[in-house]
Amino acid sequence: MEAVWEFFPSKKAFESVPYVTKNQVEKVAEFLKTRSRAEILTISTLGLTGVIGYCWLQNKWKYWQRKGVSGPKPSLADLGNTISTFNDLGVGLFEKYADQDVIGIYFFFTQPCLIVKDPAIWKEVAIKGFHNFTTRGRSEANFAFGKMAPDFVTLAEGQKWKRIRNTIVPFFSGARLKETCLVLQDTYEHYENTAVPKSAETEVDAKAFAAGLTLRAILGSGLGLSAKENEELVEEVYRHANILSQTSFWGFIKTSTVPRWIRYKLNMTNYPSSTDDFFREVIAQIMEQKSSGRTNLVSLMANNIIEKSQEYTATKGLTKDEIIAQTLIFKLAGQDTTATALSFLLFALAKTPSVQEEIYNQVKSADLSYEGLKKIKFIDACIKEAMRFFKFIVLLREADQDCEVAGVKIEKGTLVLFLPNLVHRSAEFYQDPDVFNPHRFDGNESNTLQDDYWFGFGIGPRSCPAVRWAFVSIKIFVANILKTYELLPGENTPELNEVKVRLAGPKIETTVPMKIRFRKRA
Ligand code: HEM
Repeated sequence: MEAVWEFFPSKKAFESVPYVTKNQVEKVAEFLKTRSRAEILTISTLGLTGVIGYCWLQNKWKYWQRKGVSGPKPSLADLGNTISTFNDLGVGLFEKYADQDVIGIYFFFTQPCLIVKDPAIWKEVAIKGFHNFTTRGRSEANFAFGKMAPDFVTLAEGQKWKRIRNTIVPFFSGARLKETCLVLQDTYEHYENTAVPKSAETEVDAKAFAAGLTLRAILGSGLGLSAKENEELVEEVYRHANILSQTSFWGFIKTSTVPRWIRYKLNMTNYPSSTDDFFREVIAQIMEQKSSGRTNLVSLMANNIIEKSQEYTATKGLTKDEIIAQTLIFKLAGQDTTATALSFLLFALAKTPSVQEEIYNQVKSADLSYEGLKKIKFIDACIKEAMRFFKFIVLLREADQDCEVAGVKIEKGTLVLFLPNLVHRSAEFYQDPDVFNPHRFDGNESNTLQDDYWFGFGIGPRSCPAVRWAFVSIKIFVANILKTYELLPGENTPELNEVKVRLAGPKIETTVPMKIRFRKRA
């Protein structure tokens, strides 16, 4: 029994630890009595490490308190404040800290993150202050995807980021989009045949419908794969592409806690290696074909291949690994976002017949080519309004050096977060913010990256490079659907204001399904 107390200053001191009862002390003593010296040493070391870790964590979690910035209490279960903040995209925080300009939270356990509310401050950070905030963050969470993550344009930095971005941006230019429209039109026609129910009574989940359509659109315009021509391959790509977004929470935690160099050395990914192999092979085959066939992002990139040794010196072009990475980014950054925006719009249209009729009147005898669609500005306004009304955008930057944001001095490595939903649904910036009214964007329909109070695609040098592709594809799909069908709500379709968004891993989900029906026009 005495050996037990060698490791504590005194039995009395142990008993005086708050919440420890005498009975518990006796139990611990009894347990330790039966252990060897080596075992007791191990247990004590673990205990001591736990205490030091606890003190370290508590000190880290005092960062905002030391700066006089209030915020919610972090916890291990919440990964700091990560899960609770992203679950409702800050809605709860905005209510609780309504009278504050900034809120201090901890991202991915301990990384300090300052939430700013003022859109003007966000502009300062993302545009004028770009030299201080060149990335969206360098936390391990960003790199959990696998060893190709540093090649993603979304995560690349400095000269390498500029080169990748400069190389892919022309793909989203007007000239390219003209050709892309043909691919998108084909994609829609094929999808309509298989996915639109024959009966007007059948209810369809708007998100599932939009997800299938946008995935095929991305495969068509990104990889040049057409379901019409090669259904089997497209189905296989479709299956693997879905696997990419099915990261489990624990899989993600596991990968982000193993040191990065070990993961990358062993080529550990948070999706199956068979999917990794599959994409490498398919993309390599498409690269071989280069410019033959339909215009697509992979062949455009394949015409600009550079050697690995030029990675940090070239101003244009991509290495083979970077091409594979950008192809996956097209799916990862583009599919769920486009599907979400499209599904919100389809749902909103099913609930607002007057807006639907207005679009129908403009598309019923219109030319739906790239040029023709350009003239139908009302659909742009509807897309903007759907993206304003339903909140799902998160904008993040990491400080490259010590600086000041909203009067708060922050250190290098601190994150700054802006949740546009606060502005998008605020009466301060939008009249009747809870009403779905696309006409509020009349005359300002095409202003997507420089609007003062609309942030659907971000702003500044890191804003979405594919905004025009997203608009054109949603426009083509909506125009085609409404030309042929009337959209109707289902029996239990919720009201517009009842639909809330939550982030489920990399996927955007709604709290209630948005059921819609398609009735063929006479
Ligand atoms: C409606 C559909 C889409 C929405 C709402 C959307 C939204 C966004 C947002 C909010 C950002 C962050 C901007 C910022 O941090 O300031 C972003 C970045 C990005 N998006 Fe999109 N996006 C969409 C479609 C696409 C598509 C189809 C692609 C295909 C390539 C894409 C590729 C990217 C990339 C690569 C970035 C990072 C750019 C960089 O870091 O330089 N997005 N997007």
